[in-house]
Amino acid sequence: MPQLADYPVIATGKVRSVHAVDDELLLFVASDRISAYDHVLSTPIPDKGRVLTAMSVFWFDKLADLAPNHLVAWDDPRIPAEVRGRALLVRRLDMVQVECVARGYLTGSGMVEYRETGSVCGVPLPEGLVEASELAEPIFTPATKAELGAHDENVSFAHVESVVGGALAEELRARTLQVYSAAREHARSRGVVLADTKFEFGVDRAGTLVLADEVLTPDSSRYWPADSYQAGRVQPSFDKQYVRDWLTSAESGWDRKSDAPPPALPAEVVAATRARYVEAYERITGLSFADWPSA
Ligand SMILES: C[C@H](c1ccccc1)n1cc(-c2ncnc(N)c2C#N)cn1
Repeated sequence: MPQLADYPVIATGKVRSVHAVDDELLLFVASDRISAYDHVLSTPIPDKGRVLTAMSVFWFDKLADLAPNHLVAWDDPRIPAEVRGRALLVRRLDMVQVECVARGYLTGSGMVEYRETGSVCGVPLPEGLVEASELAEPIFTPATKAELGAHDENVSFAHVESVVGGALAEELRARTLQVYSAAREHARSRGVVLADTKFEFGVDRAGTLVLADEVLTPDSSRYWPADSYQAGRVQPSFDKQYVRDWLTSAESGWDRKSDAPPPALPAEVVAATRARYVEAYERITGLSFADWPSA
């Protein structure tokens, strides 16, 4: 049985990494680390990596007719036992260097840009929109990947065309909006608002556009509880609100405006957050997390 150390790291992020298995295959690994307020917290959330991996697998399968994806296997002898359930065997692609974001609601960096310019990524929006307003149609708001730790930078469609060419830019936009719309409809039927999401695509040797990375996880998307949705205020995050509320409460003793790293999370916040990840998975998929493989 292989060890994770046998597979050289080819990319690392705040909470995930990609390792080389052979010329054709990579291992995409999700950790139990959680980030909040642009800090990776010192306290892991048990099973977060497994829940997010299980969610990607669900969505890859559900959306396979709309978009080919890079998934090869999630339970395979080439996957080291130590990461079983939170690692995916995927095929190596030529990654497109554009963060493909779809937004059905106005929040985050989109809201900041709208307040300043009345548009997002050069897409003009109606006047009078407020925090968390639902958009009449979802919009493609691409970004260029920032260095580790910095925020991605929103760019225009024309910029994407200049980077990848007109045809591929159009295909990225069309596929991003199509997959987001299908996922959003399914999530809404399960009582969850999929406000926005970020896709990463690659191109295979046949020149086919392939959905890569993680897809439609709470780390790559904003999920809000539908029953508390109300435009005009910042919505509670389905999965991270307990962490955010504790970190900004007097009890944590932390000042998020300081450079101090956030304190460790209390056990009850960890347990409640783990439960929210499992709840998100079970509500979205209708499956039991207990059936998902583990180390
Ligand atoms: C941006 C992302 C990343 C992930 C995790 C941590 C830091 C960066 N990444 C994806 C690949 C990649 N390369 C070739 N083929 C693929 N199928 C994939 C995937 N997924 C390399 N890096």
